[in-house]
Amino acid sequence: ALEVQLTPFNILLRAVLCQLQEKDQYSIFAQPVSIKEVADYLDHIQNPMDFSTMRKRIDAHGYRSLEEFEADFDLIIANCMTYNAKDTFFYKAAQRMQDHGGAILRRARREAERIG
Ligand SMILES: CC(=O)c1c[nH]c2ccccc12
Repeated sequence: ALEVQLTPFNILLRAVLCQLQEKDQYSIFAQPVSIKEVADYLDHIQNPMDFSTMRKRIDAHGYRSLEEFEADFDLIIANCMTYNAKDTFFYKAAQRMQDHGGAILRRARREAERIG
């Protein structure tokens, strides 16, 4: 069933995820990297992560803190910078996402403190 209990914290995480995905204009981080398309991906990346996986964990109340949420966001960035060479479109997109995400998450931390 689609009932997702909307706690203030849950609403905050969904809003932050939306803000982060707005900065992913080519939806590079929206879905898991396709193992069909990228056969050697799991040889290099032990813990794949993407925004759709984070969304499922939010809806399952799987984040107990903003720090846990941030750890998955950082994983998305780190995986991309590990698998892709520095001069690639993907690596550069991860750098920009890291910059944008930093500002978005700083604001979210203050909001999380406010709602307690
Ligand atoms: C986020 C990421 O690394 C990728 C997202 N789509 C891809 C396609 C081929 C190789 C890497 C990727």
